[in-house]
Amino acid sequence: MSPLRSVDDQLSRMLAAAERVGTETVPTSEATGRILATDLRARFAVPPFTNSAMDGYAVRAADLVEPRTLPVAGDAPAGAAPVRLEPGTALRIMTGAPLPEGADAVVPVEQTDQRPGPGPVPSEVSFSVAAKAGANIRRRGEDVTEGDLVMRAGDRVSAAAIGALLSVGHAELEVTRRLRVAVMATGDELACGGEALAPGSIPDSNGPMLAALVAQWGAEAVLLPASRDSVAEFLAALEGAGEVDLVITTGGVSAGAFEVVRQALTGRGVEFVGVAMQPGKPQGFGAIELGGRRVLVACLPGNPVSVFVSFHVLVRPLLAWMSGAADAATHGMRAVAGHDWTPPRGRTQYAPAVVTQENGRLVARLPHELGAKSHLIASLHLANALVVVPADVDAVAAGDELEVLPVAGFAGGERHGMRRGMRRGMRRGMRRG
Ligand SMILES: Nc1nc2c(c(=O)[nH]1)N[C@H]1C(S)=C(S)[C@@H](COP(=O)(O)OP(=O)(O)OC[C@H]3O[C@@H](n4cnc5c(N)ncnc54)[C@H](O)[C@@H]3O)O[C@H]1N2
Ligand code: MOO
Repeated sequence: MSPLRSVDDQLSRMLAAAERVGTETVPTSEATGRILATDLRARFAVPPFTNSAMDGYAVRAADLVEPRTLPVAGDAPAGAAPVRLEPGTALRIMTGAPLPEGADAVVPVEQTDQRPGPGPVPSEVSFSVAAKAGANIRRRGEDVTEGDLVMRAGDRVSAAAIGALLSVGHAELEVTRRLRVAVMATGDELACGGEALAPGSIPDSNGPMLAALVAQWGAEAVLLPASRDSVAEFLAALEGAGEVDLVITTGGVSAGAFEVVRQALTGRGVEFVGVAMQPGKPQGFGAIELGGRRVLVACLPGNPVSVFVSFHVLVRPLLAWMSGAADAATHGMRAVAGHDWTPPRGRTQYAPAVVTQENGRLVARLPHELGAKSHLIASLHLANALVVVPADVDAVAAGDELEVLPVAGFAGGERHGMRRGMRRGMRRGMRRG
């Protein structure tokens, strides 16, 4: 048996075979998930003008060194150029309205004798407090000023980024072209769509799960119908992928007598190797000719947890590289093991784990008491990270510090949705091997 190839080696070969895609311009409002092709600096300051943080009255602090009554000269409306505040007077002002020239403080309406809410402007207002210069004022440019770097090439456009970029004056963005990725599951045992299971058949969870992962990481997913374990059917189904940048298959790559993907693609530009990772050991990768184009193919194993882990460890960095994204899987976050477990020898373990914040540190626990087994798909959704156990570690003990790769948002504090029995198992310390 040939020795296993390291994850780093496999990944660098994959990246070396891939090309970066080109760029295009899209409206910022439609750019969720896209990757910026350029650094972006603020064209507008935020806030663009000094304005009131409260509904209330604009004053000069010097006129209100102690509670008193001031005449109200009118309104300082939102959406108009700043008006002027004459000494010894107040102006009624709304949140976001430009601060009147000469004013240096805003007193909230609750600290006056006026009722909050709609109503005519009063002729005078009695303040129950003194004013402090600068109080309740949002200064022009206190978030960013013109020319400040707001985002970098390679950043992924989040919902918050859309807000930020529009606020600083970028209504259009140059982003990298969205990748198109075809996904195909394989196997005679696969059933679709919740139908009753015939003897020996299982639902196809890999295909739709992979398509969702692809979409979650910003690419367009093309979910092809699952192929049966026939080389001719598989090759014909591949032709249906159309113009894609990458095809991901699952299943049919290991050592069985019927390994459709391995049989169909060996000798056609795809290399099948054992990678020193658990789960996800059998892997195929290469480039094939499809519809007259060179298309990359990543052939993941069939076990569902292996698919999820292979996606995060190998495919996600590949997609990130091709689309110019800076947020590949590797991450310097660390957590302590919440219990003991036994990782495999000689392979880096990427164990799906539930990572929570407890007493100021991150604690990682495996969501199922059987450990990081590659068929435990029904518990996988509980995991928000992969815990990385180096290949030379024989035993993980509670309290050991390990690297974690986030795969979803961390649930702060409370352990949402964890299996009931697991909570008890965790309290017992879960000594298992
Ligand atoms: N003699 C050996 N046997 C196996 C080895 C090995 O080295 N020597 N490696 C094991 C490892 S590790 C893995 S991972 C699997 C990979 O197997 P394949 O990629 O060939 O996948 P299949 O045999 O087709 O399926 C494996 C497993 O996954 C289930 N599966 C497949 N497709 C789907 C799907 N779309 N949705 C849900 N579940 C799916 C399938 O029913 C099998 O249970 O090989 C080990 N064996
Ligand atoms: O590598 Mo397999 O994915 O361990 O089960």
